[in-house]
Amino acid sequence: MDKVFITGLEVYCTIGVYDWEKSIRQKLVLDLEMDHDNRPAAERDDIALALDYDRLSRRVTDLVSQSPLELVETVAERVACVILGEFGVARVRVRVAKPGAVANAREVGVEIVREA
Ligand SMILES: Nc1nc2c(c(=O)[nH]1)N=C([C@H](O)[C@@H](O)CO)CN2
Repeated sequence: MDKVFITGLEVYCTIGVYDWEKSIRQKLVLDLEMDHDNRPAAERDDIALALDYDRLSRRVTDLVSQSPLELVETVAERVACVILGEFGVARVRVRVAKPGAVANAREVGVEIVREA
């Protein structure tokens, strides 16, 4: 299956389980990979037939930046739910990384795969 992907999408949000995290904004980095048949868009050279990674990036950024949450797991599930539900995607991989959250680790986080 063809893919459309977005890597390194940086979103600032209120995220974390500790009290000190609830009054600040921290960076999450999202990698997204969606199943999509890219042939119709390529054949007609038509954005209307493509899975628009710009529109999708803006929707995900709005979603994540607006709701304070505790767990990166919740972020991943909500992002997957929106991509499946609003963009007609059958299968999505969502990776959410929280850089610098653990001393001596570059990134920590979760990755999920969800299907419609
Ligand atoms: N599986 C998870 N473990 C932890 C999370 C999380 O979201 N998922 N979050 C934290 C804290 O918020 C941490 O990131 C603060 O540095 C700890 N463990």
